[in-house]
Formats: sequence, structure tokens, C-alpha cells
Amino acid sequence: MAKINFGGTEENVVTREEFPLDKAREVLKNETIAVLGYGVQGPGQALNLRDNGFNVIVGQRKDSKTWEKALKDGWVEGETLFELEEACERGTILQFLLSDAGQIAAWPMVQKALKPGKTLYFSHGFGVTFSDRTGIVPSKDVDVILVAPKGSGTSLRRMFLEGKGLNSSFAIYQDASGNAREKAVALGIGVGSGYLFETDFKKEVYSDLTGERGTLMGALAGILEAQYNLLRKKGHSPSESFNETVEELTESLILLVAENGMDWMYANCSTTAQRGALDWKNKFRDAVAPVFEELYESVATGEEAQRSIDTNSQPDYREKLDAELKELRDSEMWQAGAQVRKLRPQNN
Ligand SMILES: NC(=O)c1ccc[n+]([C@@H]2O[C@H](COP(=O)([O-])OP(=O)(O)OC[C@H]3O[C@@H](n4cnc5c(N)ncnc54)[C@H](O)[C@@H]3O)[C@@H](O)[C@H]2O)c1
Ligand SMILES: CC(C)(O)[C@@H](O)C(=O)O
Ligand SMILES: [Mg+2]
Ligand SMILES: [Mg+2]
Repeated sequence: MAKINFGGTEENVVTREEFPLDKAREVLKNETIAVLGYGVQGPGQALNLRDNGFNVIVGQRKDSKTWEKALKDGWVEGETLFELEEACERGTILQFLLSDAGQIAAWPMVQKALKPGKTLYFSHGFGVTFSDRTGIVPSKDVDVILVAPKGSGTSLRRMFLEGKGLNSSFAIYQDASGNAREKAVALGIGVGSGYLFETDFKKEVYSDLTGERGTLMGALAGILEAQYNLLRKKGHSPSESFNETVEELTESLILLVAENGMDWMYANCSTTAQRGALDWKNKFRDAVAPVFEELYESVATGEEAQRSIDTNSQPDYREKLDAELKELRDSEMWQAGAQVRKLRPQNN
């Protein structure tokens, strides 16, 4: 494992050069990897593992839309596609990729199939970190590991097909076999990670819940809405407000940040823009800092986990989420966005 200096702090990371695919295949050559759940991470990880030459099966509820999706993706009923219970029995590595709330209901079935020597794999520290709320407590004779891709399963698959890699974290919760670390890294490489950085289950779930509620999703949507609403209130058109708030960000400036950092994006804007952005950056940072404090606290007390469990365990959780997403989609701002996207020359 390489020690790499990240802005002054040394961390353990694993790169593809150091742990090539051949080595990963060798480590897992006698394993049957059962990917349980075919929502967002399930397809990304299962398809990448399959295309990378691992022995993979998928477990999914048969009466579901995602069973049909699995069939379309080339999984074959009775050969590589099974009901959850059968996949649990057949797999030696169980990749628990049901929704975090769904994992609670499925845990007794998974627990029963987890014979000594098998491996339990998560892509989130949720289940075991909040075990007082989830009831997920693996027995001591199984390896318990984590590989958490830092992005959507959709991106994991797309980037794999483009020859790129999404970074993932990895962690070991229990090492019963003595080989848990090697297995975790091999699976991380197998699912198509760029580089792997080390964490533990608690740090993974705390940072992940903070990130998605914060800058990655919640804060992002909130700050965009606030600026769009202000511009509209001050008499700017939907086109102007949307372009100045979202389209320029996603089509131009954030790509420059991705390529070469914030200062590079700034350097490619006018000196007028640079002066103003440098002046206002700290004001925004300080304004939202207390909200981030509140968010982290809510994660650490388990409040966020409980809310997620309570809402996403309801039988109609999917319909309710869809209704909330529809409301977002139907708002003026995002309807304006749909029009703007249609007008992109590359979409014509
Ligand atoms: N979505 C992502 O891209 C992403 C990224 C990183 C980590 N993760 C983690 O990966 C895991 C899977 O997340 P996801 O977003 O792919 O899940 P998801 O919400 O898409 O659900 C996955 C599958 O679980 C099934 N399911 C839900 N409740 C069930 C139940 N009671 N019994 C049986 N099946 C049930 C659904 O039908 C679906 O096929 C979670 O731990 C999540 O935190 C997800
Ligand atoms: C893709 C995310 C937001 O990184 C993941 O954490 C999730 O929960 O879907
Ligand atoms: Mg998450
Ligand atoms: Mg995440």
C-alpha cells in the first residue's frame, strides 16, 4: 500500500498499478460474488465485476422491475440471476447492496446464509455503525468489509465503460480469515475503482451522510434555488436566471474545477469575477458553517440514520420519494432547466 501525501497529510492508498486486475482475479478466483440488490450500486458493481472477469451472480426479488432490468443486462435466471435467498446460499462473498433500510428487513435471511468463512461486503458503513437501530450484528467468524464508491452507481458503470475509474474508500470491520484486507482491495479494484483510500465504517458513514446532505446534493440544490429565486424576484427572466445559476456551472465552470482545481477555474474567468468571487467566498463559507455543524451533529447522534430508516421502511416509500422528486422537476427553475437542456446544440 502506497503512502501518498495529500496537501501535507500522508494517507494509505491503493492504486491500480500497485494492485492490478490480474492480482485481484487471483485473490478472488475461488469466490462466488453474490450482488444482492439491483438498484443503483448493484448494476454498476455487478456489471463491472462481470466484465472484469470475476465469478458474479445477482440476487433480486423476482416480482420487481429491477429483476427485469437484470434480465435485460444479460443476467440469466437460474445461472447468474436468483431470488435473494438462493443467491445468499450460493455466494461466498455477499455484497449487501439493498437500500440501507431494505437491509434491515433482509438481514435475518443474509445472517442465516453467512456460514463461517464467508464474507459480508457493504458499500456503506450504515448497517453496522448504527447497529443499535438496524439490528445488523455479524457473527465473529465472517469477514466484514466495505468498498464505497464515491459517486453514483450510474457513474461507476459509465466511467468503467469510458476506461475511467471512480475513487472508492475501503474499510475492514472484521478480519476473521486473516485475508479480509486483500479481499476488500481486490473487490475495490474489481468494481472499477480509480484509486482506493482507507477509512473505517464509522468515518465512512459520517462523511457520506454529511456529503450527500451537504455540498454534493442538499446544499447544492439549496444554494442554487436561493440564487435563482433572488434573480427571479429582481425581475430577471427564467432563461437568464437559470443560465447564470446552473447551466454555466454545470457546462463550463465546474468542468474547469474538475480538471485543475478552483484556482484554475478562477484564473480562467475575468479579473472582475475573480475579485468578486474571492471577496464573497468567505462570506458564504461563514454563513453556512453553522448549518454544516448542525448537519454533522444530526449525523453523529444517529438522527439522520433514524429518519432514513423510518421513512424508507414504509411500504409506499418509493411512491412518496417519486412525488417529492416530481415536485422538484415541476418547479419553474427545473422546468426552465429542461428547456435549456433541449436547446443545447449537441442535444439537437
Ligand atoms: N446509489 C448509489 O449510487 C450509492 C453510492 C454509494 C453507496 N451506496 C450504498 O449502496 C447500497 C445500495 O444502495 P442503492 O442506492 O443501490 O440502493 P437502492 O435504494 O437503489 O435499492 C437497492 C435494491 O434494494 C431493493 N430493496 C429495497 N428494500 C428491500 C427489501 N425490504 N427487501 C428486498 N429488497 C429490497 C430494491 O428493490 C433495489 O433493487 C446502500 O448501502 C447505499 O448507501 C449507494
Ligand atoms: C452517490 C452518493 C450520494 O455518493 C451515495 O452516497 C448515495 O447514497 O447514493
Ligand atoms: Mg450515501
Ligand atoms: Mg456517497
